[in-house]
Amino acid sequence: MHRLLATSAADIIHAVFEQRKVLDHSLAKAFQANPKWGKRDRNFVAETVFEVVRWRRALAFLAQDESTPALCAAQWTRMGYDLPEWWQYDGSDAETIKAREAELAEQPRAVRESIPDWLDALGSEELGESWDAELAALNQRAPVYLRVNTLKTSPAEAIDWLASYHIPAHEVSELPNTLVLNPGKTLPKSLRLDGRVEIQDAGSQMIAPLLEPQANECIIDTCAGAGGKSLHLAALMRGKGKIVAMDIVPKKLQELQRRAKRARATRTIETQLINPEAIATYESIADRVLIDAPCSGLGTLKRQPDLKWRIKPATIQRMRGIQQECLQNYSTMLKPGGRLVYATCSILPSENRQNVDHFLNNAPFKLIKECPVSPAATGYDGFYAAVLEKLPTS
Ligand SMILES: C[S@@+](CC[C@H](N)C(=O)[O-])C[C@H]1O[C@@H](n2cnc3c(N)ncnc32)[C@H](O)[C@@H]1O
Repeated sequence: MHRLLATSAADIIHAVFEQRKVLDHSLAKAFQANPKWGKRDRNFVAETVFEVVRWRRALAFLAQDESTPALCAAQWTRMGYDLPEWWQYDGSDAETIKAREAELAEQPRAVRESIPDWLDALGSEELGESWDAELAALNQRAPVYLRVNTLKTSPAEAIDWLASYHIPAHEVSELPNTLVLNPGKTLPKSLRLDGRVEIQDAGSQMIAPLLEPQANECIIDTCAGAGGKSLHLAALMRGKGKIVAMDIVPKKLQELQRRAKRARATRTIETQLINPEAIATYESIADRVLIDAPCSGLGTLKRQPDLKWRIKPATIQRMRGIQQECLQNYSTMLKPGGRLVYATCSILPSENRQNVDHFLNNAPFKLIKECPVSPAATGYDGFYAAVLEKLPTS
């Protein structure tokens, strides 16, 4: 074990826990600042950081100490390393850490599965018995899924192209145009910027097809962000028709434009800052509307385990308010008879079905179907989508 790598990993973890830094960004910054780190070095730092953040409470139990150096010691013991003598920390020695694994299995779920007590209670209250399995699934490491951009290539060609860079990729049998990389494999930046494939979780790839977009229609993606689903819609429409990608954050729309260019989707996708004037301009215009609402993100904990330590009950409460406003305000852009898809990357019914029920009580829509994506059942990130139809005006 290299001292510099061990210290760098601990510094990132400390920043995530103490300064509420975002894990992904902090790791990317460290990689950028240390271009000489090889693949193995990066893997060591990334695995240490991700697993310590994911298993914070379980590791604290094993090490009998909550400090970052002790958590790292417990994680490295789990990874099979001998703890170097220069690694100073309070808490149990390696033998005790190993011995306490058996006792860990007897601890309450919030400790075993490493989650704040309030969040464990909320999950249990909202999901009942299925929370156990969902939480366990959300603690698994996530492979990288790719969406093949059919505006530029086919799954077979994309597999060959990736293979020429020594990146084996396999088709996901249940989803068209979806590839998965081998565990631990990532996509280098140069390939990410090519536009032939997009990194997109398999669960996320299940949302755009629910709109059943047809060529030459007008589709409004109201919370488009940097465009993961707008780009998917453009591919499903084979580049024919119009997608108006809206968001409240201009920077995200600028990134969406760059991605659309790489994906050969600029003729289909136009961007528009969402505000009352835009909503009025598009009133009853769209054939289909997607509301991929801002949410707690609890379905994506395997990719961003830091979220569970950052998020607060008040944030989830605030999200529910925003979600209801999005449904109320953005559904007005849909034509009568048109299709609305409301989606989140949360598995909490209070961000999902409860919002839909609240909306249905106040607006002329009917529920066609729901599509919950369970991490436990699929191994994908957790998502939820409801497909609604706007009733014709009488
Ligand atoms: C779940 S993310 C969207 C992800 C995106 N659709 C994709 O597939 O990559 C939610 C987005 O909603 C945006 N947002 C937050 N509040 C909003 C609001 N009131 N109206 C519209 N968009 C909002 C955020 O900026 C964020 O980009």
